[in-house]
Order: sequence, then C-alpha cells, then structure tokens
Amino acid sequence: MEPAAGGEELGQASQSPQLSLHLNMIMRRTLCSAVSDIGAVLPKSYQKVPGPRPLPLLGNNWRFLPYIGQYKLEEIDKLSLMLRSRYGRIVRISNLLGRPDMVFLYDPNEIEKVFRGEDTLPYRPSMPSLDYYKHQLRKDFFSDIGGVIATHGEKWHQFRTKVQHALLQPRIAQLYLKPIEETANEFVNRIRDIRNENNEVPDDFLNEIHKWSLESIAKIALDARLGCLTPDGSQETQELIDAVNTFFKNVVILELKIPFWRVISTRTWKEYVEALDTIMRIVYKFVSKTLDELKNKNNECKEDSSLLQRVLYENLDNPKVAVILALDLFLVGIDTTSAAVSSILYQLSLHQEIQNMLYEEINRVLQNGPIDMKKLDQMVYLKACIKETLRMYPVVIGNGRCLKKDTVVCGYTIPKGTQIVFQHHAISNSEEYFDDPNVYKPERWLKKQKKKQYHPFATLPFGYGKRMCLGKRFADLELQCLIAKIIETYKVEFKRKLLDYSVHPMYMPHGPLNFKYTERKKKT
Ligand code: HEM
Repeated sequence: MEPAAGGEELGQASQSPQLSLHLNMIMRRTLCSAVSDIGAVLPKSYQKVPGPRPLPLLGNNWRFLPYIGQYKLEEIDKLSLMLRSRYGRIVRISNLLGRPDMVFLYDPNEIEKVFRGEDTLPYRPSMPSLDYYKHQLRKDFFSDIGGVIATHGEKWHQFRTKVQHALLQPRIAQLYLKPIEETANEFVNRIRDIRNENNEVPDDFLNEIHKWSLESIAKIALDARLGCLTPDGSQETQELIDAVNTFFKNVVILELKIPFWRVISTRTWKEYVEALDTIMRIVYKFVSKTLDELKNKNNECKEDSSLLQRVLYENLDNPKVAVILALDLFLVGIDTTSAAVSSILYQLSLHQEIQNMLYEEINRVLQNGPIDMKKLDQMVYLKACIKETLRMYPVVIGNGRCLKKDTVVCGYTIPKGTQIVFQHHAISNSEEYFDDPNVYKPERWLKKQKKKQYHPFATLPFGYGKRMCLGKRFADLELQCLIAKIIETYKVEFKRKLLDYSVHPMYMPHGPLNFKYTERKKKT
C-alpha cells in the first residue's frame, strides 16, 4: 500500500494501523509544542509576580512600620538589593493599604520597554504632600495652572509645553555660565571663612551647600542675586533660606513617615505649609518686579533675554506661569544638586588618586583663568567623575512611573495604576551591567578607554523621555563649575568615620560633612 500523501487522507481507514499510530503521535507532539509555545508567549498573571506575602488585614504596610517591620524607606538601597536577591528581576509589593501596589524592576531592557511605551502624558508618582498643597489647600491659585511637579495629565502637558523650550535649550543655559561661576567662587571663599583651625568645615556644611544651590537657582528662576553666601543678603533672603530649609526638613517626614498629616494638621504639616507660602510670596514679588520692568521698557524678547524674561514674554496673558515655574524649580532644583555635590565631594575625598588626576586636568585647562564653554568641554575627566558618582549613588533613587494601561513587564501582565519603581541603584551597581561595579572608576566613561558599551538604560540619573529632568542643563553647569572651582582651590579630604549612604529623601552620604579643605593656591 502507498503511504498516504494528502492531508485529507490522513484519517482514512485505509491507512495501516502502524502508520495511523505514527501520524497520531506526530500530530500530538506538534499540538503539544504549539500549546507550550503559546504558553511561553502568553503573559503570566499579575498574581504570579514574586514578592513578599501580605498579611490578612495588615497587607504589606506593617513591613514599613517602626520596630516591627524590617523595611526602612531611608535604607531602600539595601532593601532593594535584598528583594532582588530573594525574588529576582521583578518584585511585587502588594496590598499597601491606602496606596497602589509597587513593582520593583531590575531589568534595563524592561525599563527601556516601559519608557518607550509611554504615551504623551507619562505619570510619575508624585509627592502626595505637595499634591495636596497645590490641588486642595491652595487650589484657588493652582486650579488652572499646576506646574510640572505633582501635576499630571493635560494640565502637566500644557505647562511643560509652555516652558520646556526655554529650559532645555543649551544656548539659554549657557547664558548662566558667568553667574553660576560667580556663585561657585563665592562658595569657594565661603569655605575659607568657615573652616576651623584644622581646615575642617562645620557639621552643618550641607546647609552651606543648600545656600549655594539656592543662590544658583534664584539666578536661573528669578534673575536675582540673593546674597546667600555673602554678608549682603537681605532680611528677605534669610526668610527664603529658612523657608527652603524648613520645606526640605519637613518634606522628608511627610513623605517617608506615616502620613498623619492626612488626618490631622500636625506641627510638621503647618510648618511645611507656612514654608511653601513664604516661598510663593517671595517668588511672586520677584516675578512681579521683572514683569513691571518688562512692561515699562516695552521690550521684546532678545537673544540674551533671561529664562524668566522669556517665560514672561511668552505668557504675558498669564504671568502666573513664571511664578509657578520658579516655585517648582526651587522645590526640585536645590536638594538634588546639593545631594549630588555632597556625594561627588565625598567620593573625591575618598579617592585621592582620582582627585589628583582631576586637579591636573582642571589646572591644565583653566590655568587660573575663568571658565568658558570651550574649557568646560575639555574637562572630560570632571564630567566622568560626576557621571561615575551618579552611577554608583543616583541621588533620585526611586524614580518611576504609574502605569496608565495594563502592560506586560518581564512576562507578567501588570495592571493599570501600579507604580513601577525603576531600581537604578541596584542595576547600576550590578555586575551584570557594569564591570567592577563597586569600584569608583571615572575612566569607564572616557571615550579612549571605553572598551564596552553599557546598556543605555542601566544608569539614568536624570530620568528619561517626556518627563525627564527639566533642569539637567543647569544642573550640569552648576555641578561642573562648582567642583572645578573647589578642586582647583583645595585638596579635599574626609578624616572622620566613614559615612553610610541613605535616603533623605535624596540618596546621599548621611551625617556631618566635615570635609577638610587644604588650600592649593593663593586666594582667588
Ligand atoms: C544632580 C541634579 C539633578 C538630578 C539628579 C535630577 C534628577 C531628576 C529626575 C530623576 C527627575 C525625574 C525624571 C523622570 O521622571 O523621568 C527630575 C525631574 C525634574 N527636574 Fe531634575 N534633577 C536634578 C537637578 C535639577 C535642577 C537643578 C532643576 C531646575 C533647575 C531640576 C528640575 C526638574 C524638574 C522641573 C523636573 C520635573 C519634570 C517633569 O515632571 O516634567 N532638576 N529630575
């Protein structure tokens, strides 16, 4: 008998029993492998994402409670590493009463997918206390315009569209090089004034860094020199410094501890609101002054118009945009750069050989002269030191997105509304993505020595996409100028007990920053 050839004949009785059995087996195998292929492709359910098990009634919240829980938000770096080693590259922290589930993600390929899949209105989980201040407590002022911080959807998009052109243009940021350099020089002189007989700066040196940062942001957002680092600061300047400090001190408590403020008006909450009101009042005054000047002069926008002037020109019908932008820049542009400066100086003080190489570069390029853009471009080792610090110690440790639609991540369907927290610190300190991840090695970022291309999503200190940091260009300028000026002038050491890094709410060395500054050259 001829073996059956056509599909139609396969099931016919005319086939021999052996052939029929054989074909049956082939069909079964094909069917089974097709089913298992589909199984491999089909995403697994959200419930299957590994993670710590919630307790009945208490959910997973109890893990964050003082004394009984082991999870501390201040030590989220260690918690994150522990969770990855226990559960793998995706971890679900579910049943967090009163807030959405969090999914920790440790895979740069999947992070890339989430970012690239974003629509035009990405949602970054916001600071609830600021959200409440803007959208409930002071809704009369913020109702039509919310700014970019703690604002979402169309309202965020409209605002960002109004301001991002001016903020992200390199040409505009470069207009600030001179004032930023002047502020860096003032800081260098201030260090000289506050050192003790051992050349160490006092315990509250972070406060001095905050003043430098506030002075820089005031120039960028308000076109104003406040005099934070010199004796000519006014009463109002002191009020602003105090308000900014109170904001940062209290926001840590409101955001990281149990949110009692949601139920009762605690002292911390009252101080926080008062501080925000003070910042708003002073910012409003500065913006109004510039607006009056513009109206009186009937000026037009010129090549060298400042950021504030541009934003006002473009929004003459609603100058509130400039006030709210300035507020937002104050709220996110001070502690980020301050934490980065603390961390970079700390790393350089622990790595004297690297600091020496950096000093050689700075000395060779600057030759005791002022900084210009060309010189900044030439200081590649300086940029590498900054980048390497932010790789090992990203100041924003918990950036993330709230999913706006069901999304497949690592093979699981993650439902809309879940907060995905990108574990940048764990990833950029992992051997999987960086050679010698625990070694501070700025050389890895130099083109000449770069042997390997790192995954572009394995370190993202300024975020990514449509919601990425609006102040990156200014932050780069501020950090490069300040570190260059400090290292040009002083040898920086840290002689005290080593500091641990923790979240406050920026990720930075925790404890008094008593750096020792030994003069390298004569007074500037
Ligand atoms: C080392 C310093 C800084 C770091 C590491 C940093 C980091 C970040 C990160 C991670 C985000 C979130 C991005 C995202 O969700 O994709 C962000 C947002 C933002 N940053 Fe920065 N930042 C720094 C300095 C600054 C400065 C100096 C300013 C202001 C001049 C600024 C203004 C902003 C604003 C306005 C946003 C919100 C953008 C939006 O939601 O549309 N940042 N920053």
